[in-house]
Amino acid sequence: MIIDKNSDKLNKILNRGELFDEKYLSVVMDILKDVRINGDKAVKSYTKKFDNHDLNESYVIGVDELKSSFDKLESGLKDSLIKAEKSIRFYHEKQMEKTWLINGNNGIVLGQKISPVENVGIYVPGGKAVYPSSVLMNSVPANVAGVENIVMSTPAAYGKVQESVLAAAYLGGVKKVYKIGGAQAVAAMAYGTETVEKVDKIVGPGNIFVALAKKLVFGFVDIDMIAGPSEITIIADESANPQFIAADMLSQAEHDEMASSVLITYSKKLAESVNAELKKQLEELPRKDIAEASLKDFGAIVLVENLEEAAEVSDRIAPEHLELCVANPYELMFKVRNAGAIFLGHYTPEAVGDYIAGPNHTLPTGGSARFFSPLGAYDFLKRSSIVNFTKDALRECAEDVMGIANSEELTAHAKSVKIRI
Ligand SMILES: NC(=O)c1ccc[n+]([C@@H]2O[C@H](COP(=O)([O-])OP(=O)(O)OC[C@H]3O[C@@H](n4cnc5c(N)ncnc54)[C@H](O)[C@@H]3O)[C@@H](O)[C@H]2O)c1
Ligand SMILES: N[C@H](CO)Cc1c[nH]c[nH+]1
Ligand SMILES: [Zn+2]
Repeated sequence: MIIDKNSDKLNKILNRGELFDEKYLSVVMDILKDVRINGDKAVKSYTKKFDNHDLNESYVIGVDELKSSFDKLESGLKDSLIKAEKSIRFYHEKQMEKTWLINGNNGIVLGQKISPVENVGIYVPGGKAVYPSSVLMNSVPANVAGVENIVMSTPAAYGKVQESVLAAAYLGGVKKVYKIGGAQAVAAMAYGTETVEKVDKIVGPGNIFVALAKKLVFGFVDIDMIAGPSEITIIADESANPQFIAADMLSQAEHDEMASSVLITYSKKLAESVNAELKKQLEELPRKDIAEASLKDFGAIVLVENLEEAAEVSDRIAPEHLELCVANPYELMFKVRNAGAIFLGHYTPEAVGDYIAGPNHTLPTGGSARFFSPLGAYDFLKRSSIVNFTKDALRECAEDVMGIANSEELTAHAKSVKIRI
């Protein structure tokens, strides 16, 4: 596990996105094409193959059933989901954009009108774990933005979706849940089938099949980002607690064999303690097999010279989650650029961000935090430019418009101005 910044293992972690693309892209392309051509028939056959159930008329769950799941949910979990919903809503309300107009005294009004996307499909993963938290993280911001129609797709292993997932969907204002998962669910929401309605935008995290499917349907529909297998990078100095760090690395490793967990430190002593602690904590983990496979392929403890170098290596990884377990995290925060979410200090485990802190846990992976941002209310908003000229204002700029139009040999453009002044 302990490597230096030039090792092949780090290169493998850095190129993880491309590695996955090469391996799975053609499988996903085939699924998308099949669903596009054959609709429900293809969706049914992939559901049978991957999730082991026959889709029948009950594969669309309506609001009444969502409400009854919410009503039935045991009170402890229900209260926690209600609390989580509140803090996610509070945080995302701060992200709302407003329509603005500038009334110039030259007879020109300019502005930007904000409207919510009308139909949104949220993908909620459900292959290796159950994610009521992801339901809230995706539906609440859409709800805050004023999306009219929020539908959801989630896999139902052996035909059953967990009550907590359906209850969270009710809390987040979801109108309809389709019991389908993977690339076939993304394809169904992007192209539409006899049963699944075509949406305008697909958001939400998922495994490599889901992430690649979203990438490929972009253009037919909008997507939020590539939010694939989970990742954590931790920068730590000698003030850090090795037990905390190992626990946080395992918290992401347990998601998926393709998840990645990296510690970067200049302290050899800390590196060795974390390595020993990882082995120990791994033994106690119910999801040991998944976490062990993930650490083997995409886990590392990288030794560097100092915190500046740690920030450089972290920026190359551009992790989904970055923890700064150092004595002065605020100083280090300004030295890093690329990370989906940054967690500061020794008492901010990434897991608080997964569930309750408020910011979104749907975050860019595979190095795409170089250019993508967390899912936010802004992802569900569109902007339209607003322009209003008076006759005098038009006269004022007529020569410029006509000159440029004529230079482009677009004389009808020029005429549309000339006939008005
Ligand atoms: N980046 C984020 O914001 C974020 C948030 C939450 C979870 N995650 C990640 O989401 C993922 C969840 O994965 P999951 O597997 O639990 O659920 P999932 O719902 O994403 O995937 C399950 C689906 O994958 C498809 N599938 C499985 N094997 C296949 C194969 N061989 N060929 C084609 N399709 C296949 C099936 O259709 C199945 O329904 C994890 O990687 C986790 O780390 C990421
Ligand atoms: N860590 C995941 C994002 O990579 C989100 C999540 C949901 N539940 C637990 N974790
Ligand atoms: Zn997690």
